[in-house]
Amino acid sequence: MTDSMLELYVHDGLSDEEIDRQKATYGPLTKDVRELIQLALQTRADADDVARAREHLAAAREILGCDREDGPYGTRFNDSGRFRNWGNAAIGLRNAIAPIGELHEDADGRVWADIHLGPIYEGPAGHVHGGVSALLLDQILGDAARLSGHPGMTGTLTVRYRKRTPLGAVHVEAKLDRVEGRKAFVVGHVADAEGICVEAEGIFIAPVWMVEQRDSFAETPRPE
Ligand SMILES: CCCCCCCCCCCCCCCC(=O)SCCNC(=O)CCNC(=O)[C@H](O)C(C)(C)COP(=O)(O)OP(=O)(O)OC[C@H]1O[C@@H](n2cnc3c(N)ncnc32)[C@H](O)[C@@H]1OP(=O)(O)O
Repeated sequence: MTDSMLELYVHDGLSDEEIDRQKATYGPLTKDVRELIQLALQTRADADDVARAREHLAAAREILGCDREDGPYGTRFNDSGRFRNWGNAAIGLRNAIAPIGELHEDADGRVWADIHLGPIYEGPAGHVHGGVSALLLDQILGDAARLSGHPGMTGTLTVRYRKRTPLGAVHVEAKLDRVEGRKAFVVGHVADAEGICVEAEGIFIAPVWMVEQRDSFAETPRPE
């Protein structure tokens, strides 16, 4: 398990220019697909128009599928340390269902993101699915651990839903609390305009292979 996971951490040697080119090419595609996912939920088009749209989608699938990779994207690095986990379900640049866009880091180590959760993230009517809140927290707490120099896998994530989270604008933030050996303890929350909706504590544990990888980097890798 550990070895097969490590195989998905690939130093692929792409130039910075090539990474920028890929971002410019695939980022807008992801945005279009994200809008399409919401339209699949919200459209009132009649059966004929839906059939017509599906023909266009079939044509798009044919074009996009003619040259493709198999399997997960994994995590890729280049020589200048640029770090791409573009398939990540919470934040991946090429993942149309990933809700987190830009991640911010303050000088005091607080990591945060402002996110718009549209209707595709619904759980209770008009409100955010609890699993989506846990997804956001798992990611942002993990990022706070990683950006403070203590990357790890989620060992335990404790989530407390204090009040319902309305769909729409939410703020997610996290901060490293303390480190004990290979374990980083991180706290954070999801808030709406009225205050905290969901709070969490996470224990992120660096497996031995990750400690070895981490120590091979001069600086903490920054995802993009
Ligand atoms: C450049 C380098 C890489 C950079 C790049 C980084 C990428 C960073 C990921 C980014 C992406 C984020 C994405 C979101 C985060 C996921 O979604 S991660 C996915 C969900 N999590 C998992 O799948 C983890 C599955 N579990 C495991 O792999 C292993 O059980 C763990 C958690 C790594 C621990 O394994 P282990 O290292 O063998 O642990 P072990 O030696 O038994 O115990 C070590 C210590 O941890 C404690 N412990 C063990 N398990 C647990 C637990 N589940 N809960 C609490 N404590 C525990 C032990 O009691 C022990 O404590 P001490 O005795 O030292 O006080």
